[in-house]
Amino acid sequence: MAVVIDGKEAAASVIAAVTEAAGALEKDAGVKPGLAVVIVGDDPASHAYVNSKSKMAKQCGFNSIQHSLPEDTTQEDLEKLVAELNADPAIHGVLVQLPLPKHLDAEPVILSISPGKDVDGLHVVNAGKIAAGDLSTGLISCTPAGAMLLVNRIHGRDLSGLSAVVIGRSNLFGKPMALLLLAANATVTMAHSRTKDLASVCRNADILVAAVGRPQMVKADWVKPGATVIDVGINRVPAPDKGEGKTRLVGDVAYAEAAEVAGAITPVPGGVGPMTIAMLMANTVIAAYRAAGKAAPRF
Ligand SMILES: Nc1nc2c(c(=O)[nH]1)N[C@@H](CN(C=O)c1ccc(C(=O)N[C@@H](CCC(=O)O)C(=O)O)cc1)CN2
Repeated sequence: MAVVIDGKEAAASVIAAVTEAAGALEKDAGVKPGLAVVIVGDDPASHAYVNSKSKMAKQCGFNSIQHSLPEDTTQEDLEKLVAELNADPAIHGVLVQLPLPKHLDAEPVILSISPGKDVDGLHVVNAGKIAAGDLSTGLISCTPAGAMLLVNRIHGRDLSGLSAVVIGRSNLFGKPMALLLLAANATVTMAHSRTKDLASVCRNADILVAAVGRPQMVKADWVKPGATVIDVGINRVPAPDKGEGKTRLVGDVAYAEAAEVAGAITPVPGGVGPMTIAMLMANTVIAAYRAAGKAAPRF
């Protein structure tokens, strides 16, 4: 049976370190990290994530601000709000919750965030720094940064000699994750929906990372015995056993059967998910240290 990689516990230790770093910055430089979270529309899941972010920011000792905009917000108004937050010296991190309502284009909104305040790490300047192998002067996208910390818990920081397969090629996760694994010296393959014989590609992986958005797609016979499996999927599926209309959360990996083969595996829930919010707090405190002209902590 695989070791279960506990994302809640890992996230709690990041949050403890962030809280300590925030306290030290306020004491030494009189700067309280400030996080502004912007949400547009009424999507209940997005509101739940944003509320968790605002609550966690307060818990870390940050100045936490939430802007909830109506569904019919225009592109211009959203970008105007981002410009105001960019100019506000009390705000060190700006985040726009995704997805946006269909009439809005996320890309120009992300590009309108100052790269130094882009605590989601999605601006092309921050993405480009990772691509160039610079992991120390930009801000790294939260979910891949969190997934890497979980990989490091099993394998350490140097992945020399290990093969890694990332299934999924999104800008939000797959591409930055592959680059982080490469920067740690893993031999990386990016697989996706057009990959031929995906199962056999995955079976070569010492580290298998699934981010496909398809419930339980990765089966036990896709997993190399002893491999580390990182499941980034968050899929809500019907759970008739819990009652009519009830749902449960599952990942992109068929967890119970994959855990019989893997050496280590992240659960869903309680794996990569909690790391996303912890790394957002880490990026905010890093941005605040840099704005104060101080050397930023590493997490
Ligand atoms: N601007 C952004 N938008 C979105 C991001 C993001 O990183 N930046 N990621 C996702 C949603 N998300 C954060 O925003 C997020 C998703 C899931 C979790 C999490 O902790 N999941 C739990 C389960 C929660 C549940 O019960 O529903 C887990 O996996 O254990 C945190 C954050 C899309 N949008």
